[in-house]
Amino acid sequence: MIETEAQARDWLRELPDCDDAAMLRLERLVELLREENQRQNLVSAASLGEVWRRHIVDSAQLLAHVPRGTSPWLDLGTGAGFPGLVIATLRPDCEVRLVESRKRRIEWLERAAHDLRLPHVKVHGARLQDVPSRNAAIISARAFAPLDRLLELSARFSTSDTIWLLPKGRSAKQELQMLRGWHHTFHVEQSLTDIEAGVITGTLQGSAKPVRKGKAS
Ligand SMILES: C[S@@+](CC[C@H](N)C(=O)[O-])C[C@H]1O[C@@H](n2cnc3c(N)ncnc32)[C@H](O)[C@@H]1O
Repeated sequence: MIETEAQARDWLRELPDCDDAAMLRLERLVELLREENQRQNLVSAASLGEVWRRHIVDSAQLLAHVPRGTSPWLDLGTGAGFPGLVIATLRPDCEVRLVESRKRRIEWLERAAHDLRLPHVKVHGARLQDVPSRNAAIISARAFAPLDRLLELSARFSTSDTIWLLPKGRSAKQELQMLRGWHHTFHVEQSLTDIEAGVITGTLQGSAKPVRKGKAS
């Protein structure tokens, strides 16, 4: 379990995806986030004190479940940049599509991707409900919507091969147990950043019920 900022940075340096250039990009992302957080409330001030563990590693740990070269990656409700911007920072050749509906957060994501020189990042500045369907190889979402609602909103971007990566914090097991009406291979992986948290991962084979339209949150 990663408990300190020093452990978080050491863990990142051991990642196959984290060469010197990637580490510099991550340092820059953290610097930009600290600056932007003074202008808008992207993450809590308390979590900024543990930004490497709480946000960077919490995002980067998802890469362990995705073979290199898998693309495109769709991140839903990216907000401050997690996990999508961290993924793009560590795998700059991967096409990463970030979906975010709030104007100031869209502008932040566009500015950060430009500053970090990540040409394969595409920011979809819109409600997810209004984003045109296109198959994704990976779908991630952290703190976006309850699992059932999340699937209703985003199953249309998934094929039976799409890898879903859903950091769900301490509710992971319960949300998965409560899930009804979907054919899937989901299971919960232990989070590296919180002993009580989990990441729901697996594939979605389809729905056994009609899919509703509506708001994410
Ligand atoms: C709680 S924040 C989480 C942000 C980020 N994923 C993280 O873990 O730090 C949820 C984000 O989803 C965005 N959001 C909510 N509903 C959305 C929708 N229907 N379409 C696109 N973005 C949405 C919000 O604007 C917000 O930035």
